[in-house]
Amino acid sequence: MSSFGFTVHARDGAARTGAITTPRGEIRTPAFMPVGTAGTVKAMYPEQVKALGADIVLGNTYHLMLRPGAERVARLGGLHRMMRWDGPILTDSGGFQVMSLAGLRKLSETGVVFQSHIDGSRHEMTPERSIEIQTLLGADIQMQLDECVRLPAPREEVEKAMRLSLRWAERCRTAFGSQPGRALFGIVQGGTDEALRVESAKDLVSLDLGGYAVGGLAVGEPQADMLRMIETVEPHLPTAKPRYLMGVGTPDDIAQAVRRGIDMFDCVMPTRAGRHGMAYTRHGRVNLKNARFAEDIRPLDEASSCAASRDYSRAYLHHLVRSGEILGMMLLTWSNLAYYQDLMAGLRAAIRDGRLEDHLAEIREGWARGEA
Ligand SMILES: CCCSCc1cc(N)cc2c(=O)[nH]c(N)nc12
Repeated sequence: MSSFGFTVHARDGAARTGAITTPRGEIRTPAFMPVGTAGTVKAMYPEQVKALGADIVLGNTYHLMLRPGAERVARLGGLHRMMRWDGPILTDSGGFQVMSLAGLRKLSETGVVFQSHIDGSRHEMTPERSIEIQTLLGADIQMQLDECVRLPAPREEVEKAMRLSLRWAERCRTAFGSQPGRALFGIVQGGTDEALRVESAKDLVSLDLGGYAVGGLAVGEPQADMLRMIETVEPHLPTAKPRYLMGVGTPDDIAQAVRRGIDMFDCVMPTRAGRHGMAYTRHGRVNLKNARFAEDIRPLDEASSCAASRDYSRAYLHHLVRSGEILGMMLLTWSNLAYYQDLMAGLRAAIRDGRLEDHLAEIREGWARGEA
């Protein structure tokens, strides 16, 4: 069983490119991690996700504990075997989804009691149960249970949640124990308060975890606030451990966060937008619902290595989206994930070659110029 590790291969300013090594393969960083909430990257075959260049996918403790159940997934051989994904999997701890999806929630020092949004059944999520579930699923990277506060919020509420998350991080570390080849990541909280962010980062780093996520962002705050919090936290995170910005983001969010030293990203945007007719391309966003595409024979991107982006006309995609055809969701999800992986590959190469600033100017010019 090889170990879990992280190596930085090159730097360009605060940006880094490198690789996370796991027994199930390496993760090239900066990395975008497609979200596979309920054990599937929606509308995609796992082989397609792998072929696009994704090294790792995400699963959700909250969804999988409710259906099909963590113990059942373990009896079925674990999440990797069930969904036929042989690369690394990161699972979120469930607290964020409980607070955003579940009914009748009661939060205490122990954990959170909640009602399933599926059938109303009662459940309790504690730091210990979250780690137990993530271990039953077989996750290679496990996230601490945390409390993420929606912004804007009163400082005392943010402070209380940040301190609770720190205590839960310690309990998660104890529950995680020793799992060779796997890592437990802490989650920095603190809203948009710089002092709280620094305290959270410093106390988490003292726990010597496998990596550090910046949470509590992409929850309604302006991009400038998000970037300011990254700049506040980054100097207090060890350079030799991966940094993961949770729930982020648009291509521009990702590019700006890579520039500030973030290594890992996840976001439902490319998959969710694809299901709703929106394409992300190097020319910016293209809304295929728009009637102006009804007879546009051009593909989304003739230079793309992805067949969905290169071989299908906008007119056909417009027709599929307007008709609510499943193939429309499939092709646009495929195309969007291909674009996101191409974006990450371009960022990695630019950092390696020491030309990140020029590359960022080029891609932002492409987005601004819009379609050819
Ligand atoms: C599969 C989804 C992973 S990211 C979900 C997420 C997204 C955002 N934006 C913030 C947080 C956070 O603060 N904590 C946790 N556990 N998760 C968060």
